[in-house]
Amino acid sequence: MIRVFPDAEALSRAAAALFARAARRTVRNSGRFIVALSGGQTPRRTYERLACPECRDAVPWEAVHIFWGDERCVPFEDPRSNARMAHEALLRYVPIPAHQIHPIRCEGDPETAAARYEALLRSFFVEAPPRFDLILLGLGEDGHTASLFPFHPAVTEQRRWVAAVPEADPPRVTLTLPILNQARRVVFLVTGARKAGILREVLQEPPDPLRRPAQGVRPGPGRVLWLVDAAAASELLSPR
Ligand SMILES: O=C(O)[C@H](O)[C@@H](O)[C@H](O)[C@H](O)COP(=O)(O)O
Repeated sequence: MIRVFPDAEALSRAAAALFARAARRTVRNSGRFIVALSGGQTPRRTYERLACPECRDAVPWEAVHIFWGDERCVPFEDPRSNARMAHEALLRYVPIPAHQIHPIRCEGDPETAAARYEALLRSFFVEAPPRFDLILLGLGEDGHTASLFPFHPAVTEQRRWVAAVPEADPPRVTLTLPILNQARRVVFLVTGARKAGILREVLQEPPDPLRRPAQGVRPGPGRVLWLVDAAAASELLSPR
């Protein structure tokens, strides 16, 4: 499912509204909403929209549990930190209990950090493998998503839920495809002309997850939604 928006602002508003609807519905049904946030810059505006004074009450924050799809192994104060970006754009403005925010702490060794985050997931989730209610993802120009990079062993990891990517600069920790594909719903947020080429490849070339890891995100029918702006969609071949 692909929805094209005129620009990034319209996309961010729709993404925030989708998050709020999903949160309300899920909390009504199960009493909590477990989400993994995307890093990178694209989701910032969506997070800011969720935090805006007239918007923040749309989400039952007291029942929301926040995880991340990946993290750069830098201190929280580092502008590259995904946890810092979410805190600045959203989390410091909403009444979510601090113990329900679970950043991936990996200032040191990514392998240790990956094992520690996996242990956290195992202690938090009743079912194995864990099923997030919603996972937000971005798309890199090389086809990566979360920190699953082309031709990296983490892409084909089937046993571990969290993997280390020590070769990245900075090193990273990422959820693996088996976990991403367990999610009840995955929403990709993609904006900008820079992503037009890779978006066409990911959506319209035959699946090759090792070459384009975003193509490995296939949780099942109707569970992946692509929110893209017109610039990113500009190379999509319209259905004949
Ligand atoms: O930690 C990260 O970098 C993200 O998880 C990564 O997968 C990101 O979503 C893409 O690289 C797109 O990044 P932009 O949104 O900044 O283009």
